[in-house]
Amino acid sequence: MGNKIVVALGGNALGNTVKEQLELASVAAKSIVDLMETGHDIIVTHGNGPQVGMISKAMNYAYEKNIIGTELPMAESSALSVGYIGFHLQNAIQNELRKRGMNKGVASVVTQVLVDKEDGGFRNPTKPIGAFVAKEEAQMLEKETGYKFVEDSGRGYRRVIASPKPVDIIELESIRNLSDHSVVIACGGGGIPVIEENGKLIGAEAVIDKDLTSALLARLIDADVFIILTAVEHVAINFNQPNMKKLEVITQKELKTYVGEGHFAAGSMLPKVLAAMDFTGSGKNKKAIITSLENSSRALRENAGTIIIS
Ligand SMILES: Nc1ncnc2c1ncn2[C@@H]1O[C@H](COP(=O)(O)OP(=O)(O)O)[C@@H](O)[C@H]1O
Ligand SMILES: NC(=O)OP(=O)(O)O
Repeated sequence: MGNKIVVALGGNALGNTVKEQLELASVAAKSIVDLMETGHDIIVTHGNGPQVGMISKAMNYAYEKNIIGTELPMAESSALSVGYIGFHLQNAIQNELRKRGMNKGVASVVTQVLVDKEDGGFRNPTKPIGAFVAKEEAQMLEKETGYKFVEDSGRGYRRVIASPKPVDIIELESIRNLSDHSVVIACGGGGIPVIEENGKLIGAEAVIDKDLTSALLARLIDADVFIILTAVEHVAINFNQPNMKKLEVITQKELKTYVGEGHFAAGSMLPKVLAAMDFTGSGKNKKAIITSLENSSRALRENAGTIIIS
């Protein structure tokens, strides 16, 4: 039983096709095994925005065209995405371990995450999922499907759906026990959202932000380090502006000021920054890192990327 690191992989950092995802999973696997070699127990979490959007769109199209006989609710779409991504990560990490002559188990835990059925997120969709489309296509799709679209960080328009906050991780003890012996992939897609009704857990029509769930997991499991891997090496203020400035080592308090000034986009960088602050605020000597997939083990060894300290 060692000290624990929770590593969160962005859904967008895993590409858009099977081939891209396999290749990027093998890049992630190298970083994950490098991190293992620092002597920590590793728990990998991951996003599913592009993947759950693709699955939901394909299944609903197939249902409308009578190709399949059932609609697929969002909780079940998330479950499919988690199996798809979990398989690629297990496969890539296991192959990387074998290449280095290391022997360790790698296992995925399909994770249910409790949300509050009264959470305001159910009434105000904010979570971008699926592919990026041009404005005209977004307007057409809004009319055709009734989905809501928003602009996402200068990269195009995406469908948005409800994203309530994570309250509790149902499989927490299983994840904790498994992580003493194996690399664990858990809380995929932010976990499958479930609400509680009359003592029963029921899948909800939402996608939870994986950065917020990962921070909750890192807190509950008492991790030392929480690493969020995404497509950019640094968090920036004045993002995409001529006066953009990369953030390096920064205290939680300084970061809070920048949050107040509106430097981080909702649905993309803001949840990562809030998740990092949530974790570093949970105890002394907690460190959160936001950086790119390629940079992760360097970030831990050399303070590269954006490092948030208590
Ligand atoms: N202030 C900022 N600093 C850096 N990146 C930002 C900022 N605001 C928005 N972004 C965008 O947020 C993206 C990361 O969010 P997203 O793609 O949703 O994450 P994920 O990797 O979890 O899928 C970056 O690639 C960048 O385009
Ligand atoms: N569920 C989730 O937060 O996915 P992304 O990381 O892909 O946005």
